[in-house]
Amino acid sequence: MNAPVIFQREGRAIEGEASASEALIRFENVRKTYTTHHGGSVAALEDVNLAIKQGSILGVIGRSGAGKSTLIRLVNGLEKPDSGQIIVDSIDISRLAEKDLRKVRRSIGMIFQHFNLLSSRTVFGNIALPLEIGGLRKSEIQDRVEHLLTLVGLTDKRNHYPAELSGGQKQRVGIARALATRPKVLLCDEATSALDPETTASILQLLASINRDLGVTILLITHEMAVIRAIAHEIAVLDAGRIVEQGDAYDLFTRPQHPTTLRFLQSETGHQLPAYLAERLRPQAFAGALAVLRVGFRGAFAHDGILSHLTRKLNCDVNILGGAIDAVADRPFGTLIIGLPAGEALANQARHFLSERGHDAEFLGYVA
Ligand SMILES: Nc1ncnc2c1ncn2[C@@H]1O[C@H](COP(=O)(O)OP(=O)(O)OP(=O)(O)O)[C@@H](O)[C@H]1O
Repeated sequence: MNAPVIFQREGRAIEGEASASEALIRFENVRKTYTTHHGGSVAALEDVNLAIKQGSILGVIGRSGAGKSTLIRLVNGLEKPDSGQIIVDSIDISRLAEKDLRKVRRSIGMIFQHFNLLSSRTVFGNIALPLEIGGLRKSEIQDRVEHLLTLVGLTDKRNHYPAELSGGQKQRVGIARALATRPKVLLCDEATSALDPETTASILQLLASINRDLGVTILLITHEMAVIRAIAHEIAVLDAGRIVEQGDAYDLFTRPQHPTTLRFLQSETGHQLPAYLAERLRPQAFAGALAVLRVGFRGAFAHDGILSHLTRKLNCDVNILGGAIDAVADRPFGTLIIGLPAGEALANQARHFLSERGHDAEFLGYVA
């Protein structure tokens, strides 16, 4: 079998590069298998190496069954690895006895797709629960819960029961409860997957502000690229139990390497050819054909007039056939599909011109 290809990116790569003092969470050569009811075994994670910097937001994306839940459950010791280490805040979680794990879990908060609130307790009661278990004085519990209610914008719902709340409000309660013990890490297990896009955006904004203002390190797993794009500083792509690509979020979005990453990105960034174009694309030139290029722009491209430069340089019209402009972590990037009334030689000249200026350009074929 071929060795797995891990696309480790230049610049702020996360594996190995975050020094031991910077990394709050580290996976070292982690392998996890499950034994099935029939006595077989399923490899959920293989050879996972990952470092999550203190104060950062790492998004792990993968399809169903890729191993995301297993990865997150290893961080708070709900699962034990077969081999390898999971170091959280300098402690090897995988070696701890249950009694010591309970202590460590107080520094690790977690939120869930289906919120996991106690239906018999009010909003206040749900948020107070971990503090009651921790044996805090009543007055301190009161103060902390009040503060958390303000933080998540639910002061007017303190006496409501979960059944009386919307999905977004329930997740706000979940977030407040997870933060009650003042954790260093917040684990988010598909935390917005049950919410509509608008509510998702508001929950992600809340998570971003918790990271920024409280310095809480966030590990978020999801199957949705839009979630990752909204808040992740760094991304790891998980495929069949292995991390196939990881690195800085902007680099990964604008220069994806692995086919799995590309598939996740296709609908996100205008990378995919519009259907009407894809159907008509031909590999060979023909009379009246346009040579089609896909151009990836990074940075403040909107202002630099690159396409008019290209028109002047090649002395031909540049047709915009498709594409999208977007941003990751407030840095703009975009993909444009352009058509040039030219043969492959001129298309290659255009490619050269664009790549000299730091833009990725790929020749795709010809359309009428
Ligand atoms: N308790 C278990 N017993 C046996 N196999 C398991 C168990 N939990 C997970 N698996 C298997 O391990 C693999 C990884 O599962 P995991 O739940 O971590 O993936 P996931 O990416 O979170 O998937 P999803 O998005 O569907 O939740 C899958 O093949 C799954 O069937």
